[in-house]
Amino acid sequence: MNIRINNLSKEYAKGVFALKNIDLELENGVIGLLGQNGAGKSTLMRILSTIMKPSSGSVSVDDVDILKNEDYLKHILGYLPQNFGIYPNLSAREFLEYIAAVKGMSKKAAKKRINELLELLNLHDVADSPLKSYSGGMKQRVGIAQSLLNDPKFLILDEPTVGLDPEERANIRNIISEISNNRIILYSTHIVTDIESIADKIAIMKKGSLKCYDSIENLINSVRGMVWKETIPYSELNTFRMKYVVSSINRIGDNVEVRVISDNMPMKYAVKVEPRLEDAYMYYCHFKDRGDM
Ligand SMILES: Nc1ncnc2c1ncn2[C@@H]1O[C@H](COP(=O)(O)OP(=O)(O)OP(=O)(O)O)[C@@H](O)[C@H]1O
Repeated sequence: MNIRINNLSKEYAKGVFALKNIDLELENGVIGLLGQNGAGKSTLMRILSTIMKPSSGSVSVDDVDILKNEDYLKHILGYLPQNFGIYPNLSAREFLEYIAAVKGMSKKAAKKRINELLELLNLHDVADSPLKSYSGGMKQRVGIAQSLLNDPKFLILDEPTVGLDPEERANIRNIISEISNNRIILYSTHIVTDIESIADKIAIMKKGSLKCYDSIENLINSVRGMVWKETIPYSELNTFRMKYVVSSINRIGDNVEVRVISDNMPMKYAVKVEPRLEDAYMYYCHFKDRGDM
């Protein structure tokens, strides 16, 4: 399957663009959509799920214009929105039966699929308990289960790990990895570690624009030679941050070890280090502000 996004823009109010001329081509695999708050990720996902109309541009799935043929998309789409609401008094099984009915699935097909999903998402033991007794991670897994009811070829997950502890985040990562064959999964997050081990490609958005779209390897290579490590007194950190793009810090007593993104040696004793995806993310989110290298 192939999804083509052409010149997509969304203007919420006059001159206020949440998306600006986005061009993106998605193919089977996990695509990590990274961007800070307000970058436009949810707006893009809402448009791709046809909940919202763009101001201009087009989206086609295998050459079918889905903005004009919403029914075509309905059969192949699974969507976990950011603020996914559940019914607290229903059990996971009842909730999934309800969503399956709304999606028009037959009772027999729904029953079989729900059992498969409860197993896959490790919810089998609690399937008949009310959702209000679930942890945040369990609720998110129910959200993922509802998005998978129709075995979608295109799955949109909008920040599925927000507010979850590291163990649940890892849980969800493993599940996504397991279901990633033969479908497009567009996974938005602002946490690099959530997607670096599972994404085939990464798109980085900033203020409504697409800053880059490439494999993790190519993104890391694109900042090779620009990542430095330096130890400075902790008291100088704020001044240092004003001057340089700091990708991470590690406090050691009164000092702090900083990772810096810079095309020149930032300080006399800085040493070049192997780049990581997080460095590339910082580069595309921040460094490009200063005169788009
Ligand atoms: N309904 C709306 N009306 C007006 N402006 C909006 C609306 N929804 C979003 N925006 C604005 O559009 C921009 C993009 O928002 P969006 O929610 O798409 O970003 P995001 O990357 O998903 O961020 P977050 O991670 O915080 O959800 C932001 O500046 C936001 O304030």
